[in-house]
Amino acid sequence: MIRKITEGFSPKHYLVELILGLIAVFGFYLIIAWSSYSPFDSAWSVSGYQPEIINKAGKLGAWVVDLFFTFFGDVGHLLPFLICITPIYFIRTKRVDSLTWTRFSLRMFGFVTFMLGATALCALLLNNTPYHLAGGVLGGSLVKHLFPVMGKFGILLFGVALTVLGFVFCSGASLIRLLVAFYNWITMQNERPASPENAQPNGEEFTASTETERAENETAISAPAYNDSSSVHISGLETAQEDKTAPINADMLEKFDAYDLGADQNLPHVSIAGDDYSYDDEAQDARHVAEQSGLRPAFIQNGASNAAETADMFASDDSDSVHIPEVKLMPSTDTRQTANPLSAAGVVEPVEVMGKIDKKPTALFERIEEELDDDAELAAQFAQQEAAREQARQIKAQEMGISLAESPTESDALPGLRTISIDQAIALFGDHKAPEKPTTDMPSLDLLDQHSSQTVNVTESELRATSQRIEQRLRDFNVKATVKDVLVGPVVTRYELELQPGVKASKVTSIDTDLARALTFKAIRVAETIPGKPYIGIETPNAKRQNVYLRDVLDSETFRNSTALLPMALGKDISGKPVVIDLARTPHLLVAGSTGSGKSVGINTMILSLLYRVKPEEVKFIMIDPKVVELSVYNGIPHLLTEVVTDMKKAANALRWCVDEMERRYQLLAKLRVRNIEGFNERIDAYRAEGVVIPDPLWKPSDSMDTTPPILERLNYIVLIVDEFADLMMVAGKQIEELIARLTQKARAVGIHVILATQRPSVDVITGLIKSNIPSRIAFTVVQRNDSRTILDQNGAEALLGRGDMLYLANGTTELMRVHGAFMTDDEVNRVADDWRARGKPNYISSILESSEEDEADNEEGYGASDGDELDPLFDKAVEVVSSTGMTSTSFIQRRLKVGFNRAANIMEQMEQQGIVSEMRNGKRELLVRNTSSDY
Ligand SMILES: Nc1ncnc2c1ncn2[C@@H]1O[C@H](COP(=O)(O)OP(=O)(O)OP(=O)(O)O)[C@@H](O)[C@H]1O
Repeated sequence: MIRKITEGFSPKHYLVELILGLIAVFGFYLIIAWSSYSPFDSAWSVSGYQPEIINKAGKLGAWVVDLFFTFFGDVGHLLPFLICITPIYFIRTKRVDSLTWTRFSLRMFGFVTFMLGATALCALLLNNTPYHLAGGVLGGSLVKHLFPVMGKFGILLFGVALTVLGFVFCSGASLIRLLVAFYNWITMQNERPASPENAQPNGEEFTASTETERAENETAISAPAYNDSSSVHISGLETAQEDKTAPINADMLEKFDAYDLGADQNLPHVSIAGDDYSYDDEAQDARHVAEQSGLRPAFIQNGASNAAETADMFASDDSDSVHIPEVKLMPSTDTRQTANPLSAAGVVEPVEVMGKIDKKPTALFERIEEELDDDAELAAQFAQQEAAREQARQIKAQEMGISLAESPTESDALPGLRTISIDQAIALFGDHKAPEKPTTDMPSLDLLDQHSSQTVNVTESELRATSQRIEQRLRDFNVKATVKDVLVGPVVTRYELELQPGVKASKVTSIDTDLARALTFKAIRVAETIPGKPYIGIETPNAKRQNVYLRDVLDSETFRNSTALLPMALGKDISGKPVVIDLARTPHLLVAGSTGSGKSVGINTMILSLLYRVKPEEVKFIMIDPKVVELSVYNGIPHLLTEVVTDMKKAANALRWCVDEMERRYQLLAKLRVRNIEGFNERIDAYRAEGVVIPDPLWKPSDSMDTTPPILERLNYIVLIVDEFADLMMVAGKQIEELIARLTQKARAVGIHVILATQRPSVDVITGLIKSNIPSRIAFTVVQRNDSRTILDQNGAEALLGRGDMLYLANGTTELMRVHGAFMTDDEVNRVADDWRARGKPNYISSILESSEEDEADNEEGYGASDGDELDPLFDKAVEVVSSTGMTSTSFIQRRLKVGFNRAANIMEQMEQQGIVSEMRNGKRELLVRNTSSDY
């Protein structure tokens, strides 16, 4: 975990930087003194005869430099430079943050060792005169004392060893790494063509090309120059704190205060307990269950402080016993949880489960015996609590108008227990009673859980090491590339590499699995292009992924300031920026991914973001959910045109209704001579502004009991969501495909948008026809490359990490955007749906789910389903109609022959089999013969 932001603003940080700055200035002063040094000046070891000081730095400068030369001889020349440069290096590389007393002492020790070795070597190897000791007093004394013992050769070896060791300790550089870097530099240098471009230092080359982008959102950290990677720019390390959208809550402030800079300098690896469930799903589940029941283990509330308790738990003390931390189960402080009937009634007393297990068995038994003695007391307490609970239930039941006594049928199977109806059970123990009518215009973000921000658990040196490993492994595969930028995101880190001229990006893509194995990553994804940069990207999973929460995304500037008509938040991109798309422009979306990859959570994210921005008068939903449990939570919200459809036969009717509605809307547009829904609504508004209204021009007296036509109103948008449309395809294959094709081809202009999701990314479900009409697609993780190609027409989804990790292909582009989907719990979805339910009731249109009269007639006649080889009795007539008019659409036949859609579609299929019309291409069929009716 990196705490750079908080450290960066601490007083200690400023103080250390100030001191280092002063030292650097002093070093600069000494450089001036060194450059104008004259042996004729009076100083520490000499007294000059001339009164005037020659040295530009005055008497002090002359004195200090002389001191250096006297004590350290020729090595003294280095000191002014070291004193000036070292602090600058520490400030620039932000190493101040990791400077502790231990590190400082270690480095000073290294420095002293280095000086000892270097002065000894100088004294031994360079010329000494009576007026000038090449190793100064220090080196001279060392050689003088050691010479009788070790001889010249011994001192030489000893001096070299001290110098090298001292350098390593002092600089913190790894000797082996330096050698490897040197080797790499030599080999790369040789293979690099001597172009003027390459002659430039890497850092400059990169800075020039991407300066503007980086200025916008990256915090570049200049690196120590140890190899080519020195020009690597790392950004995103401070994402968590930088994220202005991340809410700050009391918990965070507490942690911020409690954070001890001194103790935590070494980039602590402690994460906030319960924040990250990626590696602790069980704990998450346990917490969830506890929260559900209104009880919350104390350790969840205590967060990080519990780490210490946990450590204590496993450490045995003097008394040779293991302390189990006291765990209290207490009612949640979360006000929402008090909706629980028991806690609402105040019945749940804090139950303490405490224990101290002695390692010695006898002690344990003694404790058990003692506790058994207390049994009677416990039983009494339990009975008391039961009575209190029962009372609470009665109160609750009374409040909700349920009579528990009305249905006290004692269960035969479980004597002593009563059977109550499912509604009563839900009402009695349901988490949420119907909320009161909200006063705000739109749902509040407080309905969504707030989460403290998480931090990136990776250090700069780890990133540099991985960069080097990537370069090295690529070189093993004969790919010469240099890491230029590193972008640390919430879930993955992207290493952006510059390929040597002539190396194809596809070469890296083709070895991605081998590379992942060689680098020991679960999977890596190669982005062959990075918009705006001449690099390729290698995306590796972070050791610890952060969760992207829906509330954070909806609370972001991007979402709040979005001018989209139908804004849908997806999650955050690779650098942690919120991603919001406009369904009105998308205009239809295909979502696919293997089971458990996060599709349903993704669909819920889209629906919730719409529910946070659009009113029922503006947007209506039709939801089709073969899985029954995924979308039924939205039943009863005022945005629904019909209850969530779970029966696939009715779902086909709903699709047909959408097509009819589309046609009706087109006719309306034509009557008003406008081209799209925006134009239509503007026109209606303009009429209203003029104080006039117009009657519905499509109304027929037979349409309703009214004698006058209804007033033409603004059209609302309709979003059709199908979660698992493979099931729909199974019921009525071709016809569904055709209906979807028609909708996706034309419905955009009349404000009908389709979101199709499936967990079967195979070509028989995501057919060419469907794909060609839905250019915007989202792929969650899939099992194999083929599936990825089926969804996106390119590889990549097979290398995703699951749990909401997705690739988004926007309409009209070929570039994939990696997005980490936002997450929300079922409870959150329930709360938002409840909120809307409390605001108003839906006006269900019953005809949406009904089959048309013709269809029913067809079904009765037996034409609903495919009739095998037998031609439809109306087949000849249909051929005549088609060949004489040249019109080959199913709805045309439906209208002309006055048959239901199913039957018309069957006839069309029969005509295709007979070679009269072509198969459907891009939603159209071609007429293959003309005026052939007589043949049939
Ligand atoms: N954005 C996310 N962040 C974190 N975890 C997620 C995210 N999305 C999904 N998950 C995790 O993955 C699990 C499966 O998600 P989900 O039910 O949406 O998958 P699915 O693709 O719809 O599966 P299925 O097709 O079987 O219904 C969730 O229970 C959740 O734990």
